[in-house]
Amino acid sequence: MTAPEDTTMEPLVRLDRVHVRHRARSGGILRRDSVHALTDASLEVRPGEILGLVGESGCGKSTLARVVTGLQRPTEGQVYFKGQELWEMPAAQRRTGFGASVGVIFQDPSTALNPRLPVRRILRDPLDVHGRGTREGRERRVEELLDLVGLPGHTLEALPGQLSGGQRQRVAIARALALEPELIVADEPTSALDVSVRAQILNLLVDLRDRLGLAMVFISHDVQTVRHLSDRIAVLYLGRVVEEGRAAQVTGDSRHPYTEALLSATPSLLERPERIVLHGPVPSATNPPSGCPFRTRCWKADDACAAAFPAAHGGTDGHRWHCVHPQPGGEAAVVSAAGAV
Ligand SMILES: Nc1ncnc2c1ncn2[C@@H]1O[C@H](COP(=O)(O)OP(=O)(O)OP(=O)(O)O)[C@@H](O)[C@H]1O
Repeated sequence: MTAPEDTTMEPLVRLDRVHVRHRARSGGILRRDSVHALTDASLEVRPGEILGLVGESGCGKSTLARVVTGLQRPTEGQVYFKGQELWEMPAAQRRTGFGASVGVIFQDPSTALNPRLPVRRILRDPLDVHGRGTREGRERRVEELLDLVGLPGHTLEALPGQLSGGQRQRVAIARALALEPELIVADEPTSALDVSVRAQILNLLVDLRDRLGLAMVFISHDVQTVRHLSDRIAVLYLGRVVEEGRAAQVTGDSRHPYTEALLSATPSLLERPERIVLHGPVPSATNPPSGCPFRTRCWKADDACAAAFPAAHGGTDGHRWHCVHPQPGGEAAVVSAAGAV
C-alpha cells in the first residue's frame, strides 16, 4: 500500500462522536423505539488512504457510509470535511462543493445504473448537472473516464443490461470518478459480482487510488478482502467501533475478542488452529446490551463488561481497542475516556 502513514496529516473526513438512531420499523406510531445504528463513532480518513470498515450484517457499515457521504445526518455528533462541519455548511455548498468531492460506489451495479440510459449518458449526467466545462470537454471527459476504468470505447453506446456485472461495476466506478472526487466510498462493491471478477474490481480500485491519489472508505463483511485492500481498518460491532488501526495491527495483532473471532473465520490470517465460534445471535440494535455490546457473545465477559462501554486502549501508533479483557499484547494505556451513553 502506498498511502501516507503520517498520522499528523489533516484528515479529509473526520467523524466526531457520531450517533445515528432510526425510528424502529416495527415500532408503530405510538411506540418510540429507536434503532441504535451507530453509537459514538469517531473516525478519520486521511488523504490518499484506504480505510476498511468491517463487521457483520447490521453492524452499521452502510449507515456509516451514508454519514460520510452526507446522505445521513447524524442524530448527534459532527462530521468534518477538510475541517468544515458538513451540516453547518450552506445546503448548496454541501450539495455541489462537498457533493462533487465524494463519489459513491454501491453494492449492486444492476440497480445503481439507470437501465434505460446508454453508458455515455450515465457518465455525462454528473458533468451536465454540475455544469462542468464545455459540451466538447464533457464528451472528452466521458471517454477519459471509460479509459480510466479499462473499458473499450464501444461500451459508451451500450445499455447497462448489455454489459456483464463486472463491466457494469466499472461503469459505476467511472461515474463515481466523473467529478474528480477526493474521496470514494465503496459499499460492498464486489459482493454482488461473480467470484471470478471480484479480484479485478478490487485491483482496479487500488490502482485508481494510486494513480489519482484518492482516499477511500471500503466497506465489506469479509475481513480478508478488507485486509487485502486497506491501509487502516475499523471493526464495527452493533453500531460501535470496537477496534481500529493499521491493517497489519488489526489483522496481525488484534486485541478485541470480536476482531479475533472475525479473523478466526479466515484461518490463513491467524496463526491459531481453532476457529472461534460465536454463540447466539447479534443482539437487537433496538435494545443493545449495556456496557460492551459484544459481552453477550464474548467468552471473556464478566461483570466489568456490563458496567460501561470500555474506554479506548492503545498506544501512540493509532491502534486502539475498546475492551477490558483484550487479547494479550504489549502494555497499552487508556487513550480516551469511555464513550458510554
Ligand atoms: N432507515 C432505517 N430505519 C430503521 N432501521 C434502520 C434503517 N437503516 C438501517 N437500520 C438499522 O440500523 C442497523 C444498521 O444498519 P446498516 O444497514 O447500517 O448495517 P450494515 O452493517 O450495513 O448491514 P448490511 O451488511 O446487512 O448492509 C440495522 O439494525 C438496520 O436494521
